[in-house]
Amino acid sequence: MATKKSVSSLKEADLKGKRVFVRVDLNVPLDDNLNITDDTRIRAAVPTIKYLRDHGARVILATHLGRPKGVTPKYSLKPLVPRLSELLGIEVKMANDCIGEEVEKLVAEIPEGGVLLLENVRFHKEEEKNDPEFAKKLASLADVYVNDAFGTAHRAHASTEGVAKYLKPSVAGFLMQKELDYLVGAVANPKKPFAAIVGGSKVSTKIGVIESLLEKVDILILGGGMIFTFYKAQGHSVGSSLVEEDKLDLANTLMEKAKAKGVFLLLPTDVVIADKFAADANSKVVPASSIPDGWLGLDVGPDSIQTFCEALDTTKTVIWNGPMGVFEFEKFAVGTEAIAKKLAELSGKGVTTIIGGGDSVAAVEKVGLADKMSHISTGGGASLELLEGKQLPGVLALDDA
Ligand SMILES: Nc1ncnc2c1ncn2[C@@H]1O[C@H](COP(=O)(O)OP(=O)(O)O)[C@@H](O)[C@H]1O
Ligand SMILES: O=C(OP(=O)(O)O)[C@H](O)COP(=O)(O)O
Repeated sequence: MATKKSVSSLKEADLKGKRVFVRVDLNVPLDDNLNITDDTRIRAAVPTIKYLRDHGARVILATHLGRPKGVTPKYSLKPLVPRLSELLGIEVKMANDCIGEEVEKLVAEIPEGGVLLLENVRFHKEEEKNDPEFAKKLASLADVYVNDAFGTAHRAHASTEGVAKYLKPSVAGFLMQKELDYLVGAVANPKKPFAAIVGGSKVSTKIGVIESLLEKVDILILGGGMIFTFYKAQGHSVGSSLVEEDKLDLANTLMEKAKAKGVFLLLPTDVVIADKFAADANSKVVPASSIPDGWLGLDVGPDSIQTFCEALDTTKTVIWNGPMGVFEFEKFAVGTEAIAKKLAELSGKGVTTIIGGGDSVAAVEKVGLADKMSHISTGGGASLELLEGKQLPGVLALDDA
């Protein structure tokens, strides 16, 4: 696995009284009323924060939430404060920005063991541009940099990569370390047959990753929103389903490549379609090749679930990223829940099951099967990039061990 072999750990840093800038990934799903629907990422961030508090550090937490373009109230981190405070057992303070005078003042007031949460770093466009001046401003807030945001380690942004250039020491948090140890370890030499299940809606991100997975896996199962790009590439009508027109050629190439490499590529043969994108939509099951105009595919059908489960029965390692359908709507959660149950059953039989991605993890949590899986990763894109053998910028930027 071509990622940095070992990064400097939190345990090596001098923390007493130090201001520690901790990049966490608290990009959790929120419902329309801004309630947290899955707090996995918040809970996963707790061990590092607790360790820092126990060692007398002054903790500054930074994260993004969603993909806001500028300051957007619905992406404020305010709804996260109560849960974070509850999990840490202290009152977490929050700043209205992540840089500037007011933030500097609040940082100066953090007591030893105290925690200050900065506002969404993506409210500044400089974050995603990895602007050096912005990174310097973030760095100037602290004495030590800890990156525990595994879920965002594949982004070379100011708070995940740039800041490490200006703030030393720069070390990995416990979550980052655990994810790297597990994912690199488990997939460098997977027990075979090795299957990947890829779904979800981030088509443009994932379709490229599939190409690399074809080099490693024996079985590749596709579901979720991305399948319609493949169907369209095959000349099927897809109604109003999600399609990325500029990825049609790539979809065809991938199907040919799978054939040439002897990878068993499974696309759903039937889909659950809806007359609108809503929980109360009318729905029916149709063959994947006959989606009528005006309808959109929102889940995989029963025949596909059966075929997928039979294929999974033959495996020894399975990695799953992205739900099979719009699982947030009960009617279209069947495929995702069936896969979750299958993987839980396989884990009990000694198969290594790795789940990655905010929404896939949320789906597994929803059916209460998270503790049955071998490893639940807090990063979807990040875990896939690791699988691809890519270097993660957020890891590369940290000090060597
Ligand atoms: N057929 C589909 N059409 C539209 N959206 C879909 C479809 N299937 C799944 N999704 C959506 O994909 C989203 C998750 O995608 P993604 O972010 O790529 O997954 P993850 O977070 O697990 O990596 C979910 O909100 C789900 O509703
Ligand atoms: O949710 C995330 O990614 P994931 O859905 O691939 O797990 C991370 O927080 C990164 O978010 P981004 O894909 O907006 O950079």
